[in-house]
Amino acid sequence: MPSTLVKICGLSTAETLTAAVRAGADYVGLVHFEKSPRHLSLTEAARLRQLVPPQVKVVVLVVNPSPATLAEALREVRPDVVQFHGQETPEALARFRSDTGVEAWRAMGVRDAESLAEAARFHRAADLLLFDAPASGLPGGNGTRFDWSLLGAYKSPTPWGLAGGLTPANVADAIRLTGAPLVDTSSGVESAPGVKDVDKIAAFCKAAQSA
Ligand SMILES: O=C(O)c1ccccc1NCC(=O)[C@H](O)[C@H](O)COP(=O)(O)O
Repeated sequence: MPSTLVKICGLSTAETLTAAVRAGADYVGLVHFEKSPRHLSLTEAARLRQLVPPQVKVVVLVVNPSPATLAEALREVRPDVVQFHGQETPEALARFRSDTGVEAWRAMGVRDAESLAEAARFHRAADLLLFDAPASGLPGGNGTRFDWSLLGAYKSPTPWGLAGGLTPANVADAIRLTGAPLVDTSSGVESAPGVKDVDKIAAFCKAAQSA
């Protein structure tokens, strides 16, 4: 079975970004959302982007961005993926992909089995569905998990990933229970909101890669 892909999200310093790359992360996430403790201006995100080698993909996170912000993010940061965390519609995502050729991921808050049925609306519009806990304080990055057993028998024509409250201690169980092809963490590798911990990043990658 191929090993689970790993995304470390909400990186905001050169040291922690480099630690994620060194630990073998497949994706690194840069948050552009002013209310977040992990927010980066597009200039800061562009600077960090230059430290990422080609085998690691750069994901920029946005929440209901204006067309001008989205265009600027693509121009400045040149991400491989844009992860949408707001109320973006399937039509908007499909248009984004065909206009730009950049991958579009859609985060979906999972409350119950209905949430997975709702996600089906994005099957032809998104490159990947990221199942996360429902939004609480922030649209994402709250460190809370949902009932993973909802994904136990999940089959999807669209690639998908698991996020929400994943830590070095629980990620292996999460992978075993859900069969997630990709796992994503932010709060679980921090020492305080927005402060990434290089040892936790290494431990998370190791636990996910050996699950
Ligand atoms: O991290 C943020 O502050 C954030 C702000 C606005 C939208 C999304 C945000 N983060 C998303 C993620 O970091 C992850 O994709 C995911 O939600 C996992 O977060 P966590 O539960 O903290 O591991």
